[in-house]
Amino acid sequence: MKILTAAQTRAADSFTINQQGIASVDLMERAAKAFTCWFENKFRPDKAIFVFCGPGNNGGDGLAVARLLHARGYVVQVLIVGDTEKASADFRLNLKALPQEVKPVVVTEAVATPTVPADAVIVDALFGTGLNRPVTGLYAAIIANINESKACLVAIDIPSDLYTDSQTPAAGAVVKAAYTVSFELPKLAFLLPQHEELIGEWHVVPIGLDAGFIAATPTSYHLTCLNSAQQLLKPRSKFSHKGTFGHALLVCGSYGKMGAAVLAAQACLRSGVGLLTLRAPAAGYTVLQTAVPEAMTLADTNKKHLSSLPKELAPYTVIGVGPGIGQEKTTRAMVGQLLATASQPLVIDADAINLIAGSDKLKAMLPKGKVIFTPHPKEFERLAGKTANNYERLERLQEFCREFSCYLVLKGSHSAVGTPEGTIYFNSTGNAGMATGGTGDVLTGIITALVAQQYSLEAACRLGVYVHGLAGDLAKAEVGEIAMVASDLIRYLPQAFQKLLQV
Ligand SMILES: NC(=O)C1=CN([C@@H]2O[C@H](COP(=O)(O)OP(=O)(O)OC[C@H]3O[C@@H](n4cnc5c(N)ncnc54)[C@H](O)[C@@H]3O)[C@@H](O)[C@H]2O)[C@@H](O)CC1
Ligand SMILES: [K+]
Repeated sequence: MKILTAAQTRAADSFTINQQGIASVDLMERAAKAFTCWFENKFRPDKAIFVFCGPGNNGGDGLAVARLLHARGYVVQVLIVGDTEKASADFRLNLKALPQEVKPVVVTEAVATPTVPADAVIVDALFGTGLNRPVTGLYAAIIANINESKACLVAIDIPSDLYTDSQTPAAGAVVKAAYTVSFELPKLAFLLPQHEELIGEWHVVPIGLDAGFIAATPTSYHLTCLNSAQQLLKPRSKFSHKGTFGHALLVCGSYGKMGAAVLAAQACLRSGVGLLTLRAPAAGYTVLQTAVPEAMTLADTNKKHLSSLPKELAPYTVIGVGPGIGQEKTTRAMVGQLLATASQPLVIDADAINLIAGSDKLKAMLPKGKVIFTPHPKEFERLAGKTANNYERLERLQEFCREFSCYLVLKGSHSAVGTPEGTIYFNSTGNAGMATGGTGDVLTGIITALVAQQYSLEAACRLGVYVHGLAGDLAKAEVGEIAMVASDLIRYLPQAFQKLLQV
């Protein structure tokens, strides 16, 4: 699914209006109907509804929603903030269309806003994508009032005063929505951790924007949804054998962190790899042979930390390195040896990222077009530098992937996959239960297995994060978010892959 800017969405709206021969107010009606349909499924008609409308088309949506909810038996109070003389044409049409029973109140000063009961619902239709400067004065005061209310807050399209595509100036006040219901496509702002408190739970409802126009509109940002993950997954051929699915080498573990190696190895095996060899310090030999009998283990001569690679690297289709390896000097030397000698794709995680981040010499040795990094935000910061906000971080991600011709999975809610071309694919699965030790090791195992099976590096990253999050979502249904541990994800990998195979 594409993510478009506010300007591109406006262009899609106009194109659709022309192409389908409808008036812009008809498209607004579609949007209002789609919102109302979502709303009816969420809130019963015994809830009092307060709709706050601004002067633009977002306010017009609010008026149309108020009319539709009134017709469905909700008690609706409309509050218009600002000067209706300056309102948009579609706003005015919808103001006229309000039934007499819904008497809108024009709010000219913040003190005049009614007290909204705690069990009511506020619909925020103050501003949408047309916001072009930080709000001040009356609007800022109204937003402060709305945010203080205990009522449930539902934003139409986007919480008022949040910028759609760029950093919202600190000076502005932003509505803190519990739910945001947007039209046709998600917005970039929804996918950024810094906006969690403002956006709440977001939903996208279709309004029939022209699919051809959207397909032809260029964008760097995409969201990987079930449909695209299903298309990425390759079913197995009847005549395949274990050689078809590659031989992965996982270089992992250190004394006290052998669990990371076990998790990565089990996840790799549960993600369809043909053969798996583990390279771990000697202290891990018995642990790994016992915990992961399906894998072969080649012990390092060093007891506690990795110090060297297996003699032959040629048999391996892909090498994953990092889970639990620590940052000993001998291990840094081993990572250098890997970068200098490996010709196959590399999946680089955890302390292998930290070791490379701390050494310009190692960075300079990174092979082009063959590396996948899987950092969490702190590791990314060490690797690519600090940034002031999530928008800057996305730019840095694009720059880094271009500079090193690499793929990078920036882990988090809506993990972002960066490609050497500067495209970013956000993920749509996963939950807060996955914020626990070891889930990153599981991801490394999954992505390594997919690369072993000849998925392109881009497909391995996108499918890997999707299936990892899906396993987390399936585990959540059984164990919840609080009690979830990384091995729960491995238990649910089979069901996650099965779900992707269902048409
Ligand atoms: N264009 C279309 O056909 C459709 C638009 N839709 C709705 O229309 C919205 C966009 O409408 P608009 O482009 O009219 O924009 P908005 O409704 O977001 O607001 C624009 C108005 O607010 C004023 N404004 C902007 N920033 C301000 C500030 N900081 N303080 C005070 N006033 C400010 C502008 O001068 C303009 O009058 C979308 O978010 C969506 O809700 C939907 O109805 C779907 C169809
Ligand atoms: K809004």
